[in-house]
Amino acid sequence: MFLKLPAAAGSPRLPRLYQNPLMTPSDPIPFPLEISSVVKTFNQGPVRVRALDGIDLRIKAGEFVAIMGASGSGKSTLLHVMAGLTDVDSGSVTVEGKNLASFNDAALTRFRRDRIGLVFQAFNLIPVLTAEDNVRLPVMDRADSGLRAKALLDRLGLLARRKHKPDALSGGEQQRVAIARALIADPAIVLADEPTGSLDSSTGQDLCGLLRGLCSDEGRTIVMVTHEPAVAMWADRVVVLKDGRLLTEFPTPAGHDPEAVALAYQNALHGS
Ligand SMILES: Nc1ncnc2c1ncn2[C@@H]1O[C@H](COP(=O)(O)OP(=O)(O)OP(=O)(O)O)[C@@H](O)[C@H]1O
Repeated sequence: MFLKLPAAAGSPRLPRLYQNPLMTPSDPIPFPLEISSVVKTFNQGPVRVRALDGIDLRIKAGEFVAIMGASGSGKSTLLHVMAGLTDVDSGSVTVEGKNLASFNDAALTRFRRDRIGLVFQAFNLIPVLTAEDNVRLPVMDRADSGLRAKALLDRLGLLARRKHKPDALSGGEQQRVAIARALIADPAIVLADEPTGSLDSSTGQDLCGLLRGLCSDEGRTIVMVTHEPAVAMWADRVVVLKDGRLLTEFPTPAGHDPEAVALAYQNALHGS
C-alpha cells in the first residue's frame, strides 16, 4: 500500500520538489538537508559530552537515508538537530535552503510544522484524542484539516479506526496514525527516530515499505535512525556514526538484503 496524499483544498497536486512556495520548477533545492561542521555538546554533571563532533552531511532531495551506529554515537542528536529540536554549539543546519539558526522560536516551530514530518519510536500520540484528532492536531486551525486527516487515514488503511483512541489501536496502527500526523502538513522531509523500535518485525517491515513509498512514489526526503540492518536496507544510503563523528557511509546493497547491510555495517565499523 502506498500513500498518495490528497492535494490541499483548492490547489492542484504539484511535484514534491516544487511545493515550497519559495521554490520554482527551475530552482529546486538539490540538497534539502545540509549539515556543516556541526558540534553539539551536553553537560552530564561535571562531564561535557561531545554528542556530535564535527558532522558534515548533505542529503539529496528524494533520498532515503538511514543513520546507524552504536548506542550513544549521536544518531538521535543528529536527527533532533536536523529538526531544529536541539540547537548546535557550532556549525550550521540548513533545511530547504534555510539556516535554522536564522529563525526565532515561533518561526522555527511554524517551519518545522509545515516542512518537516517527525516520527518517533514511542508514537507520541495524545491518549485522550481519537486517531483522527491526533492526525489533525498540527493543523487544527486549517479549514481542510478534517478532510485531509480522513483522506490520510484512508490511505493508511485506518479510516474505520479513526474514532478510536490510541489505547484501542495496535502498535502498528498507532505508528501509522503517527505517520499520518507527520504527513498532515504535506512536508517534503520526514525524520524518523527508530520508527520500528516498538513494533514486531512483520509490522516493522510493513512500516518500512510505507516509508519507502513516501520516498519513491512521492519524492519525499527521509532520514531514519535505526539499529536494525533489516530496517536500514529500505534506505538508499546508510550513514554510520561513531562517537559523534561520521565514520563512513555506503549505498544500500541491492535486493533488500538484511545480511548484506549487516555485513557492510560491520565492515564499516571495523574498517575492513
Ligand atoms: N539531553 C541530553 N543531556 C545530556 N546528554 C545527552 C543528552 N542527549 C544526548 N546525550 C548524550 O549524547 C550522546 C549521544 O546521544 P544520542 O541519544 O544522540 O545517541 P544515540 O546514538 O541516538 O543512542 P541510542 O542508540 O542509545 O538511542 C550520548 O552520550 C548521550 O548520553
